[in-house]
Amino acid sequence: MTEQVILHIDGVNKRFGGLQALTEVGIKIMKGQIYGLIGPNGAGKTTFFNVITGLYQPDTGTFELAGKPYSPSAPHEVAKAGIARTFQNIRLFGEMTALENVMVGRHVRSKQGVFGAIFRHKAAREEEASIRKRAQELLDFVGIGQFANRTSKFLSYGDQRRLEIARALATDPQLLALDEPAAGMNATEKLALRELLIKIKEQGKTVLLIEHDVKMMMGLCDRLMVLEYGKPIAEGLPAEIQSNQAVIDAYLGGSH
Ligand SMILES: Nc1ncnc2c1ncn2[C@@H]1O[C@H](COP(=O)(O)OP(=O)(O)OP(=O)(O)O)[C@@H](O)[C@H]1O
Repeated sequence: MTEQVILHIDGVNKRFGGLQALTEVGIKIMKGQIYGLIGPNGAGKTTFFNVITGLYQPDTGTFELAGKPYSPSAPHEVAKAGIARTFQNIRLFGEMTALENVMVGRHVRSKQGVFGAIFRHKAAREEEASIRKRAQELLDFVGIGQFANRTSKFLSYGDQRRLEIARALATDPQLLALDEPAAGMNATEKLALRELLIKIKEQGKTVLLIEHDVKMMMGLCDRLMVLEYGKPIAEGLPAEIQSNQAVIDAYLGGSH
């Protein structure tokens, strides 16, 4: 079986005024991989993530998802192309229930969109029922099915993070991009998150994540890229990254 390239990005440069935040950054992620992006504070991880997902405009770069060029010109273009993302800070609709939050993600994907579903035509009602069913399945999948009708702001922190992942999965993305999903989690929540990410991978999904917990990343990722001062300094298997002198120096440098 030949491996399929899901995300292929080349030659990204990004400048903020006088600061060269990214220099010739590229990435290649194969289908079914959990791919990690690590590096010291200020290395450019979030900037690269924001470029990939259409939040920041790059100065240069080529972008392909599952073999097709995509435009990173706006977040909705990237979502349409098939990348779903979460953010460092939780961005749920706090007053909506868990189920409704996931249904929003599903509506975005559906042919009729949110507005189509608002019109109470028979087809729309049937679609609504199927969206509801799929949303419940996703909540079950991420392990919070029992909280479907709970207002999302009343969920625990770890469960809100899970809900965000369920909502991102609702769009059936080619790539799930998670920005520090374990931030603020305790050890038990981190362990549960790790299990969930492995379950997502087992379903054939492809995941890109930024995470500060390097130990967790080494045990979880198939491959990793390390950024320092906006440049890739290493790329490879966890064992290769762990023994790479440039990476060790970057983390021990402490000046970042
Ligand atoms: N919108 C912006 N305007 C100006 N400078 C920015 C902007 N966003 C990021 N930067 C700068 O770009 C550099 C890279 O920042 P970035 O947040 O991408 O790093 P990071 O690796 O994600 O860091 P952290 O691990 O601390 O989240 C930093 O010097 C930062 O100050």
